[in-house]
Amino acid sequence: MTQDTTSTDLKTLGWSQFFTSQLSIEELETLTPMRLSEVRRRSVVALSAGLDRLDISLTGDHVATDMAVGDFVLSDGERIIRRLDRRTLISRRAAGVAASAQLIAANIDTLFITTSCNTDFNEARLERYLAIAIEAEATPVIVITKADKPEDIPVEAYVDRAKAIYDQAEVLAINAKDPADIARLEHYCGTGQTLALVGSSGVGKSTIARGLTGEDLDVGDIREDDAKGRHTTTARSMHRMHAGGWLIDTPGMRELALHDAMEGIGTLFEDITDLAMTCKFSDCQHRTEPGCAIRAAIETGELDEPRVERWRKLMEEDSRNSESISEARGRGRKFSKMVKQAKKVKSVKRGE
Ligand SMILES: Nc1nc2c(ncn2[C@@H]2O[C@H](COP(=O)(O)OP(=O)(O)OP(=O)(O)O)[C@@H](O)[C@H]2O)c(=O)[nH]1
Ligand SMILES: [Zn+2]
Repeated sequence: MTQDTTSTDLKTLGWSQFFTSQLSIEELETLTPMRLSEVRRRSVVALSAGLDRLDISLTGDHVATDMAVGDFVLSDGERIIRRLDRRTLISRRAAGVAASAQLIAANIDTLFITTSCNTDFNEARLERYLAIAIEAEATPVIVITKADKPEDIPVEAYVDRAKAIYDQAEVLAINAKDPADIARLEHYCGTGQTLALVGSSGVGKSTIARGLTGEDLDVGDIREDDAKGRHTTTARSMHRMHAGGWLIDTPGMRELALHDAMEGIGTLFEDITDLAMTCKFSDCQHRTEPGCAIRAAIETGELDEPRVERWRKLMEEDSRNSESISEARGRGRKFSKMVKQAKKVKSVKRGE
């Protein structure tokens, strides 16, 4: 295979100069770049430039918790030698007390933030997803479905509301069931591009995915029967789109919670963040403090008060969800100390 065809085929996989630049000459000559299309508990499925699928067991240095669908790895044909740095990463907080990030998808170029021309449309929800996309360094595109049957206000009014949230994001109103409208999304779905969809249940993510790939995607865990009995395997997660790119649809991708997105929130609400730095007190809560630049801007009409409230809520949500493991433990200790003290007070009162 000549170098030329290799790079062309790798481009199909989503490879770019960003990844080439991470390789040493020796790695370039001896190892094969592959992209992970499935991550299971103890193994992964990797796609080669020729789109052959290879099942690789995870051993030794590599564990599934460090691998995400969409990752690029270098393989010797049997094992993973190393994972390459990611261009973008979407993760979520794993459930449970021990706060840890669970990797959802890597190297996504575009995130379709999906809502509909009805009561699902909600500024706060869109801002949350925008902050996630900006934080992950993926390009956010707001896709408003059900433009064929808008409720309450005209389609254009929904589009204007979406544009007012973040002027950097493209906004597209579509009928997800109409192939001509699906074609309008294909600008983000061409060869080399990787896409993911987020949005609440029922907004049309499956419909869009079907339009772009021709497949009915199963995002949840699927149960399978085999000789050893029933077990759960994860559905295939990376799907080729008609336009040549890849759609990543992993469990956990569609409804993401916000965490560790301070930079994303900062970019989305840049005007508010900048202004907050000029408040008289550095720990200003922007409520009743004297010299509060945010309150002053609300008074003059420069800032929209509901938007400031949403910013405050997102910041609170982010810091709540971003609490580190040590903080969570510290909180546990603090709480048990409080309980002990309360018990002491009680027993003193009872004269014990
Ligand atoms: N008229 C119209 N119906 C749509 C449109 N998009 C989706 N629908 C319908 O809305 C319903 C829900 O669409 P889905 O694609 O299943 O929504 P989803 O976001 O995948 O939902 P979950 O799988 O629950 O997350 C289906 O009956 C679709 O046919 C649209 O643009 N116009
Ligand atoms: Zn203030």
